[in-house]
Amino acid sequence: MNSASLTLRAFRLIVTGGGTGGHTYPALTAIRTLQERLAGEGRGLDVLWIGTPGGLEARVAPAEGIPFTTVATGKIRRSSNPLKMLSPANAKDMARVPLGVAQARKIISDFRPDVVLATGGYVAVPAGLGARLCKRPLVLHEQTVRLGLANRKLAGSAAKIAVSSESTVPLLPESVRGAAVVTGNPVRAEVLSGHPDKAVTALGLHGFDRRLPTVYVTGGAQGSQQINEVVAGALPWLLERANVIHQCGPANVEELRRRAAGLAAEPASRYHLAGFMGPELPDVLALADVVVSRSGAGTLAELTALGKPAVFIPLATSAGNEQAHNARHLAEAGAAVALLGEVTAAGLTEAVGPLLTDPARRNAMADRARAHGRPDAASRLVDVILSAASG
Ligand SMILES: CC(=O)N[C@H]1[C@@H](OP(=O)(O)OP(=O)(O)OC[C@H]2O[C@@H](n3ccc(=O)[nH]c3=O)[C@H](O)[C@@H]2O)O[C@H](CO)[C@@H](O)[C@@H]1O
Repeated sequence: MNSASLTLRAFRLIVTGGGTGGHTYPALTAIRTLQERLAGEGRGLDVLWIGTPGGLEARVAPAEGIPFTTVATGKIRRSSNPLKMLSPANAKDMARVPLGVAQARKIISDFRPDVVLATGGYVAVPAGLGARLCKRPLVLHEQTVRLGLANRKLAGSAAKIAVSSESTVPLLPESVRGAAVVTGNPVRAEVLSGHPDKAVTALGLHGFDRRLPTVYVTGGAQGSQQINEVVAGALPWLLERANVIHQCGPANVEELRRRAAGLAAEPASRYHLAGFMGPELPDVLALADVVVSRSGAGTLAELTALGKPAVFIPLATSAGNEQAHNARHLAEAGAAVALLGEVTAAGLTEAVGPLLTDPARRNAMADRARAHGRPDAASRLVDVILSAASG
């Protein structure tokens, strides 16, 4: 083989991770960015995604034309009570992991990837262990400050551990710290290039009053019962001052529509309910003046890259109270407002009110949020993938 054919050989990547958006979208963004980088060098990318049949990745990968396969995996139901962690359901699921490892090993040895990239979620464990058995370089990407369960299991086998924040490095076991590289959390390029008018057309927001600010409420892919409850309580107050787009989770649309049925026609025309935001998400974010949201790492990366004033209502049960930590971190920098503990409709209106009435305050918060954004995270993660392949 001469050197020209060597440089033109397609790069082979296996990606594994998913379950939620927080693990799925960084993987997707890494694939797209690597593909672009390689194309610029006249080189192709052969990629295969190992996921779970029920995770978001099972919809996202095929929709993007990315070859997709699944392996058996075990979901661990977390509990503060160690005895509950030993539940029959957990034991049964954990027994599936060895089968998943065997399946992943076969897939990886057949595919012969240059690198395996794991972005977290249950499926990353068998696939990451398969990479080690096949002696392929394993790159982990961690979105949150503390390593998630899957990445903790895999850290000792990783060639590189890409992390989203400097504050993660000292929290890593000393034995793996040398493998850490701070990249940030990749954000899909389209999320950063939305247009407000397109949101109005796509969602039919013709009753919105464009002289008023727009609030975008989001509870994550499944929606959040807690946020839905608080926003439903504050809705009449909010609609006197703003247009509201409320992403409430596919299963909750009917109930919230019933609850909003009592609104007068005029405020009701400034309220838009949606189960899930698909391709219109970037335009909705572009239209939003204030965001009310969970504080998952993916959403945070997006809102800071865009520079959006936000009121966070963290998921209290997130592992290690991670979402509360995320929200507090930005609030301390004046880059967001964090509502911790019990949240009421009155608490929400108190937090949102000053942002609705004072554009200068919104702008100042937006600037501080932007200072925490890392728009180059995808490119840095691609650097790590390429260096792991050559190392
Ligand atoms: C319950 C749970 O375990 N949450 C974790 C999960 O977050 P989870 O995946 O729930 O939330 P994230 O904020 O990380 O990501 C959500 C992603 O879905 C997108 N989106 C959301 C709603 C919608 O309608 N359309 C849409 O596209 C968002 O823009 C974002 O890209 O992984 C994150 C990253 O490891 C962690 O920080 C979270 O603590």
